[in-house]
Amino acid sequence: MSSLLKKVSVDMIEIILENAFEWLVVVDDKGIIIYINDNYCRFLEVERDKAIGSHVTNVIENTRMHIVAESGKEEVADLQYIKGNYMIANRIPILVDGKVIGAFGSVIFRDTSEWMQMSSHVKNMMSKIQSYIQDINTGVKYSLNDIIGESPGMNELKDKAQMIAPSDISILIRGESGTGKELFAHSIHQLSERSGQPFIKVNCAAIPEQLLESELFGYEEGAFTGAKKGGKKGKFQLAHKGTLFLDEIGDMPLNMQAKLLRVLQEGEVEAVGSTRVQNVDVRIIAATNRPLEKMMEEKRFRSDLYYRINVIPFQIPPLRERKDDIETLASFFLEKSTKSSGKRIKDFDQEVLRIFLSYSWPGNLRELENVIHASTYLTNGSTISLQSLPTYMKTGNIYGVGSKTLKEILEETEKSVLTQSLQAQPDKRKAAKSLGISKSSMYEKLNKYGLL
Ligand SMILES: Nc1ncnc2c1ncn2[C@@H]1O[C@H](COP(=O)(O)OP(=O)(O)OP(=O)(O)O)[C@@H](O)[C@H]1O
Repeated sequence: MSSLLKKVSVDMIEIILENAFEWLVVVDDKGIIIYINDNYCRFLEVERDKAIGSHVTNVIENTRMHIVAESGKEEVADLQYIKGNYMIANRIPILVDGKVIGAFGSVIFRDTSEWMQMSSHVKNMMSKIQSYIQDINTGVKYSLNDIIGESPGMNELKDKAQMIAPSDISILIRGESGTGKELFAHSIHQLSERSGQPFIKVNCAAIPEQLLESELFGYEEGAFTGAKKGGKKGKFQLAHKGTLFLDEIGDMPLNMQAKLLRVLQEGEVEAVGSTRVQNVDVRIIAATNRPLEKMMEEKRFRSDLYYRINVIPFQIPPLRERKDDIETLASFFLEKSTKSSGKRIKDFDQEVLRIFLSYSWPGNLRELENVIHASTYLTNGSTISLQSLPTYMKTGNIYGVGSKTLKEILEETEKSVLTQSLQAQPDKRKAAKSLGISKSSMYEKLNKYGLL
């Protein structure tokens, strides 16, 4: 070590020490300062000439440098309170021939907030990098484990996904909006031999018709006004050896359907403005909630494309047809939402679960997730109650035929209306007036339902 330093002049060492990011101090075995850098002196508001030669305890608040110079035991990342700030200090003994001859200390982060900032900055960067690495590598975000639901229909679909994943067969996933079509597409890719290769999604409904071709097949430099320098790869080229997920394929314009079919049949793509063909090896998973059969009759969807992509049909049932899953899904979304909102809500009131079971869920799981998420923000208690549900869910037909007598339904409705009215207007006289009933009738009903 010393032989190495011989090549470095004293002037250079001084420049390094004076410009180091850390604040530095060196003491001898008695705790007398023999070196301290100028930045540290400025912070401590001491003159360097006076500091050098003084005992370290007279210059630096709460220091333990003299203790380390005596004990020979290093102290790393210790919190030290100096001039109104907690700082992070390292104290290292200096040993020569096994004997402690002093110690040197450094303050790395001048206050804990600087350290916290740097630490959270690093953590933040790491999590971003991780998600980019995942996206760049495969683009896959979900696996079968993320698909919640143990109803017979869902278990059957999960088994089917496992069976068909290893092959290269095209799959057409059908189901209403929000049923989890994309989740299954990711999972099938993740279970396939192509899982290490890209998973590329194209939303056929979201891309304007005139851009869809270049989006799918790419373009050459100068192919059209506004084309990027160097051209651009298409989704097919990006998905080479992997999976291309054609979401909302029922919304693809007819002329594009013809071009897509040609690529699928020939395994070759031609970028816009190019005369060169490129081979592509891509597995297709398509999804739609459109009635393709009816669209074929109306000549809005090509039947040859339909038969090419619909090799294995995969139909996800709407939420109202898998009621067995609703409670599990609701708990899952509640946990997810409480985690992100920081609220401590543990459960749902029974009447809320009853509404969940009888509601028709036109928006399926996406709607269930959104309703629960909004409810967690509207709830102050420890359970999600009726009040936090959107009105449209409470006013619909929530009673299955035959489950209750008309009298029971009317009474439940009356009780719920009275409870809500009193919450909005605690003055019973005014509440009675707004409901169009007399004060005595109001009291009679409140008494009947135990609301007094
Ligand atoms: N079985 C499930 N378990 C957990 N979350 C689910 C499940 N199914 C769907 N979701 C969630 O519901 C939302 C909608 O799912 P997804 O986007 O896969 O539906 P989709 O059928 O592709 O909808 P769209 O047709 O509108 O594109 C997502 O937030 C997804 O995470």
